[in-house]
Amino acid sequence: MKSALVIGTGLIGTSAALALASRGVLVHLADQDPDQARTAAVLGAGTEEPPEEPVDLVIVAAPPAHVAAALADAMRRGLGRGYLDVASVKGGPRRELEALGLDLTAYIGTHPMSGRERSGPLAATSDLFEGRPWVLTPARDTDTEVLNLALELVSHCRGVPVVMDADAHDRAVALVSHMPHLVSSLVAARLEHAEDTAVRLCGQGIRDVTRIAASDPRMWIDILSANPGPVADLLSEVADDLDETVRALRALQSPDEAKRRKGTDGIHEVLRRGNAGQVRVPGKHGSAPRVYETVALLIDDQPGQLARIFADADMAGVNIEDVRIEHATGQQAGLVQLMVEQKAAPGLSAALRERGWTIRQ
Ligand SMILES: NC(=O)c1ccc[n+]([C@@H]2O[C@H](COP(=O)([O-])OP(=O)(O)OC[C@H]3O[C@@H](n4cnc5c(N)ncnc54)[C@H](O)[C@@H]3O)[C@@H](O)[C@H]2O)c1
Ligand SMILES: O=C(O)C(=O)C[C@]1(C(=O)O)C=C[C@@H](O)C=C1
Repeated sequence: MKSALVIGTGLIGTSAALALASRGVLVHLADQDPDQARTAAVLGAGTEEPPEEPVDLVIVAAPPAHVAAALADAMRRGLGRGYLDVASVKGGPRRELEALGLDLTAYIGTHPMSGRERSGPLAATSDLFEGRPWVLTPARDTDTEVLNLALELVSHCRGVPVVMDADAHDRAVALVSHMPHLVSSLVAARLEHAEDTAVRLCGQGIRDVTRIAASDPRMWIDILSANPGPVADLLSEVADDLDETVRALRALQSPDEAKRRKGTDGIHEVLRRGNAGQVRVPGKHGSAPRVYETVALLIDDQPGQLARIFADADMAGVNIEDVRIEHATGQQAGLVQLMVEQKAAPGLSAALRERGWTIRQ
């Protein structure tokens, strides 16, 4: 990638621009608020000058409600070879673009699973995405070239690409991002009218639980409005757990010893389940990279090949953790390397071979 245009130079757009600029990519910066683009340029993220010719990749990093319109405008003006967005929800923006009747072969929806509770270019850092998952949601008709440009962006930002279906992504982030955000806000909300004498005692525990409650409500209204069903379902499960926890605590106040024992068991179960969930949270920034097995297959460079591979892997029940594509020079062929969990590799090779793919040993 030689050139890029970042539309929306806030926290995420400027962080990506800083990473690209530091790797020699010519980055053009645009924002509906020119002050934001100017600030990003001053920080060394690129130039405010508009591109004179189509850039390799247009990156839309505006709030979710503005993504489809910004992409549609950029596509109609032919500003790039490839287009992507980084919005925290993926199903809605794609459906909005489809409804506009645009050719989406040059578009891929993406989402870096990294951010901060602060907005704007001044909160940006070039290493924001290092070691963090960056979800790519190619569709059946996504051009291989565009997927490659997205992978190049993730690689320049030192993120870890994860390929997913857009709606599966939205259900997953409801669990690991959107519902936790609301729970954090609800915990922090208890402090709004609390006594100063209590608030003064805040230690690290509540700081950890409430950090993200400082985020911009306008952005989160956009995010939650685009994913309300899955978030409501999860929050309703949390509400049921809260009811049970309250019942267990009330039982602990009982003079009856048997009831108190039941209360202790109830609380123990809540804490045990918490431990069990917490150990499943993957190592964050800087954790050791996981070792994956590679399944390599040859493809001819036809539209839709990658989407079919992802669909076949999905049918085989295998999660693709990373993907790399090598093009054979001068030939309409390429080598796709799928990185998967070690134990899943033999089954995936067999399933893909059965579906007619040529597996390279
Ligand atoms: N904040 C996070 O933690 C995080 C993490 C991953 C992805 N995201 C996604 O990244 C996107 C940007 O989020 P952010 O945190 O950088 O927000 P931000 O508020 O820091 O920046 C958004 C920028 O977009 C600009 N903008 C708004 N509408 C625009 C339009 N129509 N055209 C051009 N520019 C426009 C704003 O002026 C602002 O500068 C959102 O879609 C968000 O869902 C956010
Ligand atoms: O670390 C934070 O501040 C974040 O909340 C980042 C976070 C997340 O929930 O993990 C928030 C929203 C984005 O869509 C992606 C990442």
